[in-house]
Amino acid sequence: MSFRIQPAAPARPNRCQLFGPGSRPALFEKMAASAADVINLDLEDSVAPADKPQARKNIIEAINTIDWGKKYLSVRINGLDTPFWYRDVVEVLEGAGDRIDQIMIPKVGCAADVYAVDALVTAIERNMGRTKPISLEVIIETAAGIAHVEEIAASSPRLQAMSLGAADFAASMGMQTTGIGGTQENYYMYRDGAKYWSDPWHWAQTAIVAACRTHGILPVDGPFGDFSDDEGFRAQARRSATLGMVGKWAIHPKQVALANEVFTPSEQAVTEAREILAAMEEAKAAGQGAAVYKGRLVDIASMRQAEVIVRQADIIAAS
Ligand SMILES: CC(C)(COP(=O)(O)OP(=O)(O)OC[C@H]1O[C@@H](n2cnc3c(N)ncnc32)[C@H](O)[C@@H]1OP(=O)(O)O)[C@@H](O)C(=O)NCCC(=O)NCCSC(=O)C[C@H](O)C(=O)O
Ligand SMILES: [Mg+2]
Repeated sequence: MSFRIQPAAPARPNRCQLFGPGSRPALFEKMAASAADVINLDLEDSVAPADKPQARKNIIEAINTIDWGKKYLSVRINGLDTPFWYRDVVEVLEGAGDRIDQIMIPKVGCAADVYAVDALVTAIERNMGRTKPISLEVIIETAAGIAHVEEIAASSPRLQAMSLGAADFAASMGMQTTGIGGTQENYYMYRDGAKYWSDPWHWAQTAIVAACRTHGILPVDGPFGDFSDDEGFRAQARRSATLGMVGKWAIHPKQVALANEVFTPSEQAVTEAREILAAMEEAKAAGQGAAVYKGRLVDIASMRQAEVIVRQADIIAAS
């Protein structure tokens, strides 16, 4: 037990991050009209190298002209191993005015990667006289990223969120699959003639959640590639939510409602959580540290569990 109090993650809804390529401006109005909490305008892997300069222009124009409502507006830059990233940061931040909220950095491998972007962002902010600080989100999607996940989570006060990028992660780890998230056909236990599928993403997700929770950052599950498979998406998202992640990417608009459904605590869960808190207040008033709720033990730790659900519901209700 540490004497340090675990910092709270930013109090903003992050149930769904909808992605769209910067090279497909026809999608931007539709993204703005969606029910996603976060919009990720992409300059990285969904944009061909020759299209990057035009994609930057498209994104700047869209940020300045479209009504994004209350959406958290993020731009994914190119990785630090490319010649594109610094122009992404400079052009977008100098051109996009105050409406942009966040820069997302892909393929982060160590704390110094975040430091480099932070330094550039800071210089631009000062030069522009910008008063609203830009936040950062990183994607953990390489072997180095997961190996250094804790130092990355601690790397910058600008850091608000961290996502798992299943596709690049699988590639970097040398995983024998082309599936993006979800059940992998060959990852199973075998007993008495039956296969039992397991979850190859589980350990990376828990490492990300632990690093994020230690440093007050939002842990987010990344893409689920098969957008025809609603139940597969739901199953992946429910596992992520159960592990402590707050949301998931949508790479197609039909995934937005699914993510919102899973990462919004159900009415029943919120009612139960409030009842547990009430039962414990009664117990405390009677000088007891434990109580029975619906035939099961609840104690002070149950209050903390219940508070997680109530806080999530309150953040969503306030948004
Ligand atoms: C996946 C897509 C290429 C599919 O596009 P499309 O063929 O146009 O889809 P549909 O015809 O089914 O579209 C139906 C309607 O929805 C609109 N649409 C499509 N995509 C979006 C979107 N992203 N946001 C809003 N609206 C969208 C279409 O215009 C249709 O509208 P209408 O005609 O009015 O009915 C495409 O969805 C797409 O490009 N998705 C995003 C891809 C992307 O950004 N990828 C990067 C993130 S994932 C990644 O990088 C991997 C990660 O880093 C890792 O390593 O794991
Ligand atoms: Mg990736």
